[in-house]
Order: sequence, then structure tokens, then C-alpha cells
Amino acid sequence: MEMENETQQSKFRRICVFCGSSQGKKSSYQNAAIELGRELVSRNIDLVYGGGSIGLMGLVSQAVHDGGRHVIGVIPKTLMPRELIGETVGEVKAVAEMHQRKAEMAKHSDAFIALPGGYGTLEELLEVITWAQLGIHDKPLWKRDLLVVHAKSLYLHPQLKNW
Ligand SMILES: C/C(=C\CNc1ncnc2c1ncn2[C@@H]1O[C@H](COP(=O)(O)O)[C@@H](O)[C@H]1O)CO
Repeated sequence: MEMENETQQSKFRRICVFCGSSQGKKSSYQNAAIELGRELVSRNIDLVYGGGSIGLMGLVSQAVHDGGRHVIGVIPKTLMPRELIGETVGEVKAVAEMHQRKAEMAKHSDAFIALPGGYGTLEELLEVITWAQLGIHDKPLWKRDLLVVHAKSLYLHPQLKNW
């Protein structure tokens, strides 16, 4: 029988979350980000993300950090003034450019989750899907079920869906 508050163990140690640099208009997006952060904590999973303190990125990273799990944020130096406002959460890896950011995020992650976001989120998501499809990485993570789309939060186009 499961004990209450017993932590669950996942096969994933670190999961990369792609999500919006905005919070979106619906509170369900914000709730999903916080819930996901807490879910990672409950499963003893660390977070890899885009390193921003704004939008859903800020909410999910804060939730994981508050829960005591490790947070790695990978962010290009040029984007810091735009996406990193206020205090940093966890470990910040500053990189030179966007491609390096995605490569670093993938390198440190065992799986990927996409929450609602805009064009940037869609781009990041498609890149990891196509990397997997092309088999350009031979790491075990690319041979496992690496893509998990958060069940409650499918990608929504920012303009069409009033994001
Ligand atoms: C600019 C380059 C490639 C194409 N654009 C992006 N690639 C990867 N990540 C991006 C891109 N544009 C924005 N982002 C980041 O996505 C995050 C979420 O953004 P959203 O628009 O709010 O969903 C955010 O951290 C953006 O920095 C050069 O190779």
C-alpha cells in the first residue's frame, strides 16, 4: 500500500521543460506550469529549462526550486536582459547563442515536456522532435520515449488561441 506523501521514483533524473516566456491569458496555463513543477519535485526529478525568470518559465522553475530540486537554466547571454529579470533560480548556464542553448538543454536532459508557449516554444519542441526523428544523437535518451507532452496543455498558437 502506498504511504501518503511517499515520493515517487521516475526513470528520468532530469527533464527539460519548454514553455512560454509569457504567462498567457488563461490561469490554467499558469496552474499547469506550477503543477508540473510540483510533479517533478514529487518524482525526484530535476529541471532543465531555458533559464528565464519570466512567464511560464519563471513559474515552473520557481516551483521546482521551492520544492528543493535542482534547476539548470540555459540562457544565451544576449537574452539575459530580456528573459532574466530579478533573482536567478538554481544554476544558470550562460551560453553564446540559441543553438548552443538547445544543445545544452538536450545534453542535460533525459526527456522533454512542452507546456503552452509561443513561437519559441514551438521551435524548441519541433527541434527535439526532428532530432529524434533523424537519429542525429546516439545517446540512450534518443532511443527511449523522450517526448512527453503535458496532457493538459497542448501547444496553442499565440494569436489564434488568444494566448
Ligand atoms: C533565433 C534562432 C532560432 C529560432 N528561434 C528560437 N529558437 C529557440 N528558442 C527560441 C527561439 N525563439 C525564441 N526562443 C525561446 O523560446 C522560449 C519560449 O519563447 P516563447 O516565444 O514565449 O514560446 C524563450 O526562452 C525564447 O528565448 C537562432 O538559432
